[in-house]
Amino acid sequence: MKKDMSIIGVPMDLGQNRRGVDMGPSAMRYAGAIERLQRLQYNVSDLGDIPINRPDGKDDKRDGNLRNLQQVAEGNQALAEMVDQEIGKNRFPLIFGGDHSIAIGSLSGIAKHYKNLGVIWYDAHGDLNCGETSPSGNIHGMPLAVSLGIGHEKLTNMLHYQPKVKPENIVIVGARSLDPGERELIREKGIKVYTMHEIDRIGMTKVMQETIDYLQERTDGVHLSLDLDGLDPSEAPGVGTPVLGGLTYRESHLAMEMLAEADILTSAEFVEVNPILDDKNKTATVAVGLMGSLFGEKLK
Ligand SMILES: NC(=[NH2+])NCCC[C@H](N)C(=O)O
Ligand SMILES: [Mn+2]
Ligand SMILES: [Mn+2]
Repeated sequence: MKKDMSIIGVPMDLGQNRRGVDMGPSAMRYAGAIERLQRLQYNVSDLGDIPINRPDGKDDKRDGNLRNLQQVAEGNQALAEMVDQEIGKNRFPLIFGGDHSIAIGSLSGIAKHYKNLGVIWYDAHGDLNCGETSPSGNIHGMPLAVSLGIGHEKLTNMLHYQPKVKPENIVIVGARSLDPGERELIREKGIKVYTMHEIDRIGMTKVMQETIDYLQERTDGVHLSLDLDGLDPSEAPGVGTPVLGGLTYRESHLAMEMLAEADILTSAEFVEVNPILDDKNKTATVAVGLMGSLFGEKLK
């Protein structure tokens, strides 16, 4: 993995309706993220946080069932530009959320640099909704669809190109809560999904080995988008949309270690850490531990 790394915080909480997830970047820094990566010999530069404008209070699903569309689009635009610039300097972007809507900006900035970007979506959810299919109007349930070019054009056309990602270059891991419209899209586009059912059946080792082999043969870069709600809420309670029956701490570390060993990642983000809903910063601490494994910590 690239040894020059840029950390970008995105204190975004407007893609959903539980306050507190905007403090995710601080919580992960407080849990020692920067020091941990520096100890692993990364040359880390912490670029601080992207400014997020507050909504005008009227909100607001004015724009086709998309809550806070304007501010979510603006924040993501700034993030996209920053990510694009850091990759241009040949640095590995590591992004701290914020709710999962920030993947719209990350992927816009990243995918410009790859013909065939692969994406690992580690999540309880598919985040494949659009205004028409979303049960909530929350944009954090939409970023993966947006990256495929599905959704409001203020989001899909960020940095003036689309789609960002091809459906066959996506692997979803940990899914256990998919809305009807999302299931349909998965079927229609043939997106590869490992639900908890498959993970229980074949085990995390095989799931990650298949994921790595699959992406290695078809992509020229891989982004990891890790939503902490992919883990079980007993181990990662500080998330806004917890779903029972999730991935364990151990399975998650195994997944990170296998990714480190395969050395296929070119960017990553950790999202949905909400310290207000957490238990003594446990979820941010878990996130930072996972970063340790992902970036090469070993016991021997
Ligand atoms: N990034 C997340 N936590 N997404 C949760 C999305 C939940 C639900 N599918 C929705 O569209 O509202
Ligand atoms: Mn989720
Ligand atoms: Mn998500």
